[in-house]
Amino acid sequence: MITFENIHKSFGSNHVLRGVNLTVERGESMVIIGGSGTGKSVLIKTVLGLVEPDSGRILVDGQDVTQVKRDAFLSRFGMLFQGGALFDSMPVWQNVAFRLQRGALKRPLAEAREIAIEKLRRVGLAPDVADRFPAELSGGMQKRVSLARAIAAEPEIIFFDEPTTGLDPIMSDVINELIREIVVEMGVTAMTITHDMTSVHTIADKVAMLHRGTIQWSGRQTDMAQSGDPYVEQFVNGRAEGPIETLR
Ligand SMILES: Nc1ncnc2c1ncn2[C@@H]1O[C@H](COP(=O)(O)OP(=O)(O)OP(=O)(O)O)[C@@H](O)[C@H]1O
Repeated sequence: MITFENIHKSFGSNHVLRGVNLTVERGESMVIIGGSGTGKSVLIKTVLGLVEPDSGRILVDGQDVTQVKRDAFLSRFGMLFQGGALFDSMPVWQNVAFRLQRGALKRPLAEAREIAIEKLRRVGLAPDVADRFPAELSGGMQKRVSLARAIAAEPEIIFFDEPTTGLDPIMSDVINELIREIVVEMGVTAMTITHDMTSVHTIADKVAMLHRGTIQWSGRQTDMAQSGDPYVEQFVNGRAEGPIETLR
């Protein structure tokens, strides 16, 4: 379980998070929606210790994230970064097995490669992809590789940061379905950031909308259409008119 307790974060005069309170239950898939620049990525980074909140607490299974042993703590997480973030100089299998080749999760080389090939298969990629380089693959294949990397070390918690950005609608759907299958199959706790409403519908058990630095609305995905919240309605329907200010 991940609990955010009254998280505040400013960058200079930019007060991004203004008292975020949110709980993500164990085994639950939580999707965070909200306009560009509302602090969705910053929120996820606070859990991993990549951004330090100015005030408030984050608990993972009741443990304050500032009090943990970093290496062991981080080994519990998988992460699919925005844009994939694969290392171009490494063959695909080494990208997938990146965390199995160093630190707390280090495995013998042959075993790391075997796990990488198994995870590539899980995301629908044939073993021959293992020895190719990321630049030789299509955007959809690169996303699959990033997904294989996120699950390679059998994490308990996975963060997906805009998993469908840059993909066509059909490939987006394939990736969304794959994420949902994997989340259910592995029983992981998942937090996903997205602008893509089809991702919300496929991936989310629960949805939280971040607006002006706080959680504007949160609830079951199935209740979102009847939220009665004008901000959620505007976002869901993609309307320019409504309470959310847009730059035109
Ligand atoms: N390290 C940093 N230093 C200064 N400002 C930052 C830093 N990280 C984030 N910000 C600012 O915090 C705000 C929120 O950024 P964040 O990336 O979390 O937005 P987001 O909601 O994920 O947006 P998007 O959907 O566009 O990715 C932005 O105004 C951004 O410029």
